[in-house]
Amino acid sequence: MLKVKGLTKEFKLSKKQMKLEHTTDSRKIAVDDISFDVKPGEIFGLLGPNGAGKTTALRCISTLIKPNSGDILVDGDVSVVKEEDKARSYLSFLTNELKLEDHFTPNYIFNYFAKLYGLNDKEIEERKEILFKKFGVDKFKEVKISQLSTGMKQKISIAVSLSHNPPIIIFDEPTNGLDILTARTVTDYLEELRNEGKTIIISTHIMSVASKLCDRIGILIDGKIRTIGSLDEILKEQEAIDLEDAFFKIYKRVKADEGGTV
Ligand SMILES: Nc1ncnc2c1ncn2[C@@H]1O[C@H](COP(=O)(O)OP(=O)(O)OP(=O)(O)O)[C@@H](O)[C@H]1O
Repeated sequence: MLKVKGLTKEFKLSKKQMKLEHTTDSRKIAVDDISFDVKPGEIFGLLGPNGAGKTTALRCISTLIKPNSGDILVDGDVSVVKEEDKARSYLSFLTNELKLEDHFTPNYIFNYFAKLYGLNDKEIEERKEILFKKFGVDKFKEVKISQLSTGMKQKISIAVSLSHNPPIIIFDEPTNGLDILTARTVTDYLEELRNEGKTIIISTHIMSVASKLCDRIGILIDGKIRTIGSLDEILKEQEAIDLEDAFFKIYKRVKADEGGTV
């Protein structure tokens, strides 16, 4: 179980960033008091447009950055903010942007990271066999990263991030930049992990990914969660025909409340 409580993250903008964002305010509230729970055996999706605060929220949850206020609890009462080392053993943060060193092999990289996660040699070999088989890395395990395709590198990143078999999986934009076959391998695997009882949070801006993959969805716009529910609940609440329709209804309302136009 993962509990996000009143999470807020603010950035201080440089003069250059203020100019780029066309603002005179040096404070940017990227995530604004968000709360939600994710249960074991559930995929929760944070759905939002570019700049909504999805990556910032996921980075706070995975201990990579500290929130200004709020907390995240894992396994009942382990605080991500106060006990980050302990919390880390429950979490895996996946991103397709993990940079793998060109001159190493998948085998070497997997062993290296799995050791850092505290696995012994036997555990490393067992996990590697399962994950390399799952992602089709087997045939390439002694080939240098520089010679592998983008899709294969992404699959290796995922295998490496899951080496310690954590109960909570956090995945920033799981299908971004992936070809259709690799994307399918990844979403199928997330479903398999859900069925094994893992607690999974993903971020996405792709409506079809949220609709098909997520058991519950939180719609994030300008740092705030505007609604949370299953697809059916959101469609009913918004009287919408599909998630895109529901999203635009919510988005227009948010912008109208701010006095702007869409
Ligand atoms: N380190 C930072 N310094 C200043 N502002 C930041 C920083 N990181 C993010 N932001 C700003 O916070 C807001 C939320 O960014 P974030 O990357 O979390 O959004 P996102 O929903 O993940 O969007 P995308 O899909 O484009 O990655 C944006 O306005 C972004 O410019």
